[in-house]
Amino acid sequence: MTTRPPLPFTKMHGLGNDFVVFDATRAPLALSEDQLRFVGDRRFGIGADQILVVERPQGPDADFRYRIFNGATGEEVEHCGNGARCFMRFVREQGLTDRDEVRVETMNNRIVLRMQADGRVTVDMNQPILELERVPFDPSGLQPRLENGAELWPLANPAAPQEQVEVAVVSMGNPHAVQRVDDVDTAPVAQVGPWVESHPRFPRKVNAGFLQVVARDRVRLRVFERGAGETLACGTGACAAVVAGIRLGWLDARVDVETRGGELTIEWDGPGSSVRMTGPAVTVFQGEVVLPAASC
Ligand SMILES: N[C@@H](CCC[C@H](N)C(=O)O)C(=O)O
Repeated sequence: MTTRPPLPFTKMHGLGNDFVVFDATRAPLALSEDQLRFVGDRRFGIGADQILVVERPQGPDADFRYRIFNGATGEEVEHCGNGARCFMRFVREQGLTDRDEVRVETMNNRIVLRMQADGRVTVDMNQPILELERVPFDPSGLQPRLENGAELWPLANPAAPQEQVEVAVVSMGNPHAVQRVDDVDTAPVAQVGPWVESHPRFPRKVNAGFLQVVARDRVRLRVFERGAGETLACGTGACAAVVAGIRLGWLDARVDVETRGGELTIEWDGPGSSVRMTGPAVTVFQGEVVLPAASC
């Protein structure tokens, strides 16, 4: 029988959106989807909404590369806002850098992270992507309703077409569909989230956001995440919701976002500018895990 060596990991969270983080800067780490799902499993594994793998960069203009996998499915995804802040705390606590500003390659972009004096992390999340084919979203045959010149798209539940919602469509590198609700506490997140997530008009699925506007500078948000279900907070979801709310004329350029796990600040000066996200990142514990053998 072969014994596999234990693998060190760090458990972290950003507003209760939790992560297992592996350091692959010293030795390469290739985990199978089964192994990633095991790590993400809250009963049979460690438990995490997402798994983050920190690597050396591939190109010259970055300090690191980081990869993100949804814990429930093991699928690799493009972006994770809360994960980015945890990544910043991780590389500093592990002694991988002492810089206050770090440039990071993600699957489809490059982001810049800054450690603030108060311990929070600000992430330059790049410009939102609003071209529908790049989200990707298929609007063929649909008639959007315009508010403040921005589109709200009707979306019907394929299994019960009389059930309809209206969504703003935004990509932060990963896809988001944001709907406005009167009260996030009573919003049908568990019922509507799953069919929006898998709606055929989103060929790569979508994160489903439920946005309550409290004031022009304050919102409440819940997100049913693609490949994870509802999480206590979603950083890219917060960015997408604020971008949507600004475009639709509901919000100002700086907005505090209340999630079930805590608060984030999102800033966006409009088309052509980057979205900035500021919030906490927490290390919970460190440990070692023996992974099940990768199936061939
Ligand atoms: N929790 C994240 C988003 C993680 C990825 C998402 N589930 C997806 O599939 O796009 C965040 O804080 O942004």
